[in-house]
Amino acid sequence: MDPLFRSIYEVNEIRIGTRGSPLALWQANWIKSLLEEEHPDITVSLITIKTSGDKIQDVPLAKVGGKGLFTKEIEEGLLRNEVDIAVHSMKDVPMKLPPGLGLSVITEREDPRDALISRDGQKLDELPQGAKVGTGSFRRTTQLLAYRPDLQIVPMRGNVGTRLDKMEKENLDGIILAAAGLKRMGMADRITECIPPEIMLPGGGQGAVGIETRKDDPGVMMRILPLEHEETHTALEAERSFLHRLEGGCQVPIGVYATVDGNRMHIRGMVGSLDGKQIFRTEGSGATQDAVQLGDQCAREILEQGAGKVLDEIYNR
Ligand SMILES: NCc1[nH]cc(CCC(=O)O)c1CC(=O)O
Repeated sequence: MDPLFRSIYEVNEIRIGTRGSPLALWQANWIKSLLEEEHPDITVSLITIKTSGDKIQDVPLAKVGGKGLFTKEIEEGLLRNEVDIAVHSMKDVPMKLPPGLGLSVITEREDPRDALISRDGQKLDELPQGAKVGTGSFRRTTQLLAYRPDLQIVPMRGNVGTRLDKMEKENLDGIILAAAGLKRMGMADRITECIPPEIMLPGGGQGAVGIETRKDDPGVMMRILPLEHEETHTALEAERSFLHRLEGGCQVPIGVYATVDGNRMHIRGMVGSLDGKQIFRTEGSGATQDAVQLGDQCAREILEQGAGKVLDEIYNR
């Protein structure tokens, strides 16, 4: 049977493509249970796919090029019809998708903030002078140093468990992780402080899970549609539009966070130098129907301030 252009009634099995990390599996299983609840008559299974981001573990992501590292192989599985949907952390999804694929559904956002886990329970303001904080993210480094120039940033990668181990072994005072991942994995009690967006703007899409499908597969799209969360989708349209203009993924010192209130929305953006000494900020409000234009307009505005020069220096290192 030709799998393409199936109707909803022809889709009785959904194969979910996912990474094998504990958080990715949690998210894929969460989508699986939501789909089973919506459609008790269909079979949903998980297919674990190793991405380049999972294979390259010890190199800082910024050095190997962040774009699509956690999504490429899963997208190839979609295009080869080996899986029916791909479940992603939206923060890791590049701005440009391969032809034939689309982000059909964005689910409701978890806490978008970054969280500090400190060894001795001290909040960001209470960490001792010169404290060592672990993070592999340029965005977090920039904003930490802009707020606390005395901190020593220690590069790190790996999943949540690995990072907690490193905090102990390398005697760090704290580490920064996405609150969403910790909350989803039942580790909210490890969070010392959720850092407010005024101090640390999250990465675009942080805390949201998205479902990518083949554009020629309307039957699958109809099956997953009940999982769509319109407000989150609108916020992410603006955030992704901001990043698209700045050509930024997860691995550059760019923060962006949009919120929706009825048919109005608000967006805040940040671009910084790696040492945190130069920081550019922008914000704007508009109608939700203009989400894409709003994100783009804020990006143009921040470029006019001079953010482009800082980004060029980082891209051309
Ligand atoms: N780049 C890794 C990544 N991608 C998504 C999350 C967390 C969950 C989320 O943002 O939805 C993480 C880990 C982290 O930032 O701590």
